[in-house]
Amino acid sequence: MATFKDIVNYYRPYHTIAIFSIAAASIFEIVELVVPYAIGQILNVLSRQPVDKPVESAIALFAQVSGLPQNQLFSVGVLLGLIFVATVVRAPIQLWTTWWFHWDIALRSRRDRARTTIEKILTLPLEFYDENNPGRIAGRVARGLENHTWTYPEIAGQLIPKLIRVLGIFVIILLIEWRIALLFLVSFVVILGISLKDLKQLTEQERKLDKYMENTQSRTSELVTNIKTVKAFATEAQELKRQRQRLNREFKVVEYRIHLGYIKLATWQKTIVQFCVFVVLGLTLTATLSGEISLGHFVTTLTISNMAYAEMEPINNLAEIFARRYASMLRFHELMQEPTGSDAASLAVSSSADTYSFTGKLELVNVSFAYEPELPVLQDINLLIEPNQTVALVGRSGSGKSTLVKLLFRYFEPSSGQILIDGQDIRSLDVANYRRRLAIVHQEVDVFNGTLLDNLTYGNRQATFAQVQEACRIARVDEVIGQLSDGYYTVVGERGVRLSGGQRQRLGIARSLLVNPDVLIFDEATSSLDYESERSIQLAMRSILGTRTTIIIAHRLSTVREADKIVVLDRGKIVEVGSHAELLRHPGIYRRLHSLQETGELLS
Ligand SMILES: Nc1ncnc2c1ncn2[C@@H]1O[C@H](COP(=O)(O)OP(=O)(O)OP(=O)(O)O)[C@@H](O)[C@H]1O
Repeated sequence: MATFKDIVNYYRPYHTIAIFSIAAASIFEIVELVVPYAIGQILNVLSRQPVDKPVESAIALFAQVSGLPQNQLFSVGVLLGLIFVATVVRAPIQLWTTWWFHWDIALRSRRDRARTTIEKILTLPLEFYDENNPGRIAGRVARGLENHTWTYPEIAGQLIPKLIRVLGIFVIILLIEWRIALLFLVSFVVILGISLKDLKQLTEQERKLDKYMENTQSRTSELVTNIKTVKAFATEAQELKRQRQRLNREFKVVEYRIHLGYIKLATWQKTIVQFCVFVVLGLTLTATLSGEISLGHFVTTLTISNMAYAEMEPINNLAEIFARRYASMLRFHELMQEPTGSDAASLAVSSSADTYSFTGKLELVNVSFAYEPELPVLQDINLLIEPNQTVALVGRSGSGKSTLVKLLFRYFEPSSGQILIDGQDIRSLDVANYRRRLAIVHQEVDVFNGTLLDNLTYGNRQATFAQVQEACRIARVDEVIGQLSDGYYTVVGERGVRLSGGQRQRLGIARSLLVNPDVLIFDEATSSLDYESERSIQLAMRSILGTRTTIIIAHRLSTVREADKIVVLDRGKIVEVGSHAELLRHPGIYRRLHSLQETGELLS
């Protein structure tokens, strides 16, 4: 659970400079108060009333140093000089010692935290991405970073210095007339007390709103990702209705709970403030008329107490803005506190000396696994895969084929049993270096925005052009390249040429070959590729088989036939193992699946 402390810690690395700039900003706020005070004193000089003792001593000192006569003109000149320093000289110094640093801290923290956010995104466990869609995550990160960035200069550069200024004003009034100071103190405590109480309640509503907004955003992002399905099922109107309901729910909270709450709060505050201003005017006038305070002090007290009450509005606005952002800032920290996945690879770039090299012998010993403890997905799997062997994993949908591959990649760890590569438990190996010796061609091959060449060398930027050409030849990507106007430099992905499913798969194969893996895993596409593409992929596969350990999650019998070993999984257990011919010889799941496919039905 994230707290206020996490928000403060966001800026922690810059705390020394933060203390300096906040202190400077506060001092300047106090220095500004010199102006109404000096004007009050000028008024006393002009009306020939006595000035305050410290002012009188300062004027006498200046007269002595300069050798000028200490008359009315000289006294006004000294006070004017004071005003000059407190305004004209102060302005540029204030900017460079405060605002520069407030934004500097905000922007530096943003850069640092954006980097830690990316680190977090790269190391969160895969399950997190199964449960949270990209829109939700991106929205939470963007709102969190943005709100932290804007909040810092407002709090450090405005809210805190303004509160200190109000304190300074209180001290000055106290020195002039304690009764007015008392009224001032009581009114501020009352106003701030009410504000804090109400803001606390409003923050709760903001939290609710932030959650609602995240849900809406998440659904919008899903609509973008799944737009083909939405269009195909013609559910646009339904989706629109659903989103409209969500937006209305958000509106109700924001309008009738939050906005109304803030307006009620402001109404209270403004009325109290105006009442207090009026009472201060009455009290100061009475004190002046009875001769208790001078004309100069009357002007000073009235001006600075008006200044203080005028600060109430920005102070409240800032507190309100903070309250509005508070929830999304906390939600950002909740994301940052998500535990890193046990499958997370090190983010340090390893040198080539760290790389492993395996023969590709894999052994699964009594491996069991469950996503949810009560629902076993793999049970007691024992399997030996010799170097350069081709093993096909076959079984109904949900039988655990992909899960087995996830365990091989160490995305998850077996609940019991061991997976060994060349006799070493994969848990004892550095996860990133181990994974670099494996490669997988997914059913849906991801294409990054960039040139085809960038995509091909994604796993191995050091690959030479000759190696790229060779991999493309084996994976039959050269046929694709021949059809593209810019060849290897054709831009593909989001802003480029769209590749077909078959072309993507071949790109995926070439990309995997370029890392020269010891174990290649191929998740055959179930989608009905056209005959040409399917044939190309099969030819590509055929030229790879036997060159390294290959595991195929097979959906087509044609590929399965070529495998040295076929492993049939059923409900998380290995039920049959053998070659195509062996398995066909006796009745079992494989023979049944085979006959189903022969009659035109899919294998899985
Ligand atoms: N992240 C997950 N969390 C919880 N359960 C999961 C998760 N992924 C898969 N499962 C469950 O594990 C079981 C095995 O799924 P798996 O994807 O390994 O099967 P599969 O044989 O590869 O299926 P298919 O051929 O359809 O891809 C299924 O019951 C599935 O619902």
